Amino acid sequence: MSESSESAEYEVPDHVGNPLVHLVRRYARPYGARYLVAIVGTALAQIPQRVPALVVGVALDAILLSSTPYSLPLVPDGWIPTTTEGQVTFTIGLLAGAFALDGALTWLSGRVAGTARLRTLHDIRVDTFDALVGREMDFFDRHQTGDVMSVLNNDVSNLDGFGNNAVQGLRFVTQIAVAFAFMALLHVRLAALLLVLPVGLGLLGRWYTTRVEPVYEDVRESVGRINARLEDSIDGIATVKSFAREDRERAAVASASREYRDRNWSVVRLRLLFNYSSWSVSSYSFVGLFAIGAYINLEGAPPFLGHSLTAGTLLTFLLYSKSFYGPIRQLMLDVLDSYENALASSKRIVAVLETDRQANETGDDLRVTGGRIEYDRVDFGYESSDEQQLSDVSFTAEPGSLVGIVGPTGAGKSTITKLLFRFYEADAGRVTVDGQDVTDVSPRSLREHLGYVSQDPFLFYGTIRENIGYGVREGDQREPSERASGDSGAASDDASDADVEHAAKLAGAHDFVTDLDDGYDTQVGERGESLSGGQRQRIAIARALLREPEILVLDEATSHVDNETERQIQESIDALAGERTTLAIAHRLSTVRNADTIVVVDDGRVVEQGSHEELVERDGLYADLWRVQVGDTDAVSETFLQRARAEDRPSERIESAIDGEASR
Ligand SMILES: Nc1ncnc2c1ncn2[C@@H]1O[C@H](COP(=O)(O)OP(=O)(O)OP(=O)(O)O)[C@@H](O)[C@H]1O
Repeated sequence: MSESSESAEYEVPDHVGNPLVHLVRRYARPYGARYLVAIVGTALAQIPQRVPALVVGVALDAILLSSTPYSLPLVPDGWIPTTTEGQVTFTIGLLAGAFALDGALTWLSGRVAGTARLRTLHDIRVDTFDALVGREMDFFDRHQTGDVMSVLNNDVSNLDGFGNNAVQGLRFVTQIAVAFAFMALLHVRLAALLLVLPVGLGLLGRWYTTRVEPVYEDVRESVGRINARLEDSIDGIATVKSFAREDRERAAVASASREYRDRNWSVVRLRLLFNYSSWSVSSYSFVGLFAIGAYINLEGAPPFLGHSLTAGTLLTFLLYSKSFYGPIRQLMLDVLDSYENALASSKRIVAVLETDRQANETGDDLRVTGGRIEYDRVDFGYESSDEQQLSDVSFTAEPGSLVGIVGPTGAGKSTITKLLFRFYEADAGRVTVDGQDVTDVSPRSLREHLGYVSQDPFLFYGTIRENIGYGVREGDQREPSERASGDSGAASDDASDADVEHAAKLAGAHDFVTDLDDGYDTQVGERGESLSGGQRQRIAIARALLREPEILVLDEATSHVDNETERQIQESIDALAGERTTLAIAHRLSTVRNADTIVVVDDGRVVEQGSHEELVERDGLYADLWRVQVGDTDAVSETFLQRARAEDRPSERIESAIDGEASR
């Protein structure tokens, strides 16, 4: 995958504007009431939080220094006791009451904000997954799994981090506002003088964010790359080990990790610089405030600062300044930092959410009457490839017939079947099922009628029963009540045990499954590694048969099985073929020898078609392929041999044909 295609893929559409705001609007709105309670609760909690510093200052002046009468802003003097004991009790009551109220409001808003945040993220994660699986196959051709996974994991987690910090940020903003209001009540001019500092810190913060934003985007990109790298190495672990290339993988992971480290280091350096400068501003301003306050207290205020300052008020100012500068710095550092990080992540999430996805539901429902498949002058080229993979492909599979598709490696056989599933759409020509163009029907209804077994079948982590049951059509799923009282405790969520076993028998899987200790409840590894290739293939065939598709596509479904199993599967397929149209891609020509029609594909074109006998008689490419497979290498044509010589790695049999030709 090229760098440019990767970044282009995560581009935010123009109409979106700020992607983070877009996500908040779309996903936080349903929980608006909760967020409102959280915001109001957090804001209100700041009032009792600021009370202790104010009360302590007043009590210091009035009770301990006896320098001024006990008087609190906004509290009528009539409420304040006149005796010293009464004032001490009043002070204790105010402090305890303020802490209790603060605790209750903070707990309430934290709880409400927490549930709202988690629900919002859950919705984003599920929708992003939904959008990802709905993407065209092209998207998955261009992206590595690890990179795609990092959108779901890291990017959504970054939003979570920001959600957390946003609540903190709100707390900081109200904390600063309330501290200011209280300071203004005590000494408005000194409070105004202190405003210079948040403005300075704000400018510093702005500088920081403009610097750090592009670096965060780089970091996000390298997270995607490192995930893709790790996924690749672990996924291909058997290949890594069999080639003893652990060192190469280590080097590749180390290189991706180094890139991540270096880019992250740029963030750390910027953070440190900002942290240190903002810390200096706030710390030295604390010293400055003490100096100014002490001067006013001792010498009296200069005219521009208005009235003087008591020791208690200076103490209150110093305590507030701590709850004032600290949050400003943290607001700039943590909140803006996580904002920048979340902004970079939200770009990728929104790009996934907002770009066109294949609409599974739109289009007519496919109505299968017999299962006649027709390819009519189909041209096709993959988006990521400069070449055309199929040219003028035409053939017909009559209802209930078995059509074999054969041809050299890379000829375009699998590509032909992918167009039937509408994984990709033809550039020209039509693929129809019972006269309906596959591009006119909804992909979901199309695929409901198709069964597919790939060359390398994927088994999901779970039991054999679950893996076979996965094939059930959506409308045929058992009712939840049936599942709860399921015939066996480990029954598949999707299909009845009887259906699973029936499909397994048809696929020739039942015998080996019942020989396993846990039978149908045997767990298969993440990629079904605990089973042999042939066993996996038979489970995949059972899965495809379970949905009783009207059309079955077998992409070299018998490539991993031994002759005896192939014969068994062959019998099932032959038996089933009368009921359903089957397209079978085969390298082993014996598999499709009995097919009604064999379509021979070469370099993206249909070069021959007919029955086995007709094609052998015709003495073209199929006849040569057949001769090579049955070991009749002497009879292989000169054209075929010339072509095989030009290939990089002809098969052993073709080599022997070439050798035979040399000695002739
Ligand atoms: N997703 C893709 N993107 C780009 N090119 C592709 C893609 N899939 C296949 N191709 C190319 O299309 C051509 C046909 O591939 P296809 O898999 O259809 O061949 P095949 O006949 O099924 O081969 P084989 O017998 O080896 O499975 C090949 O040149 C292949 O490299």
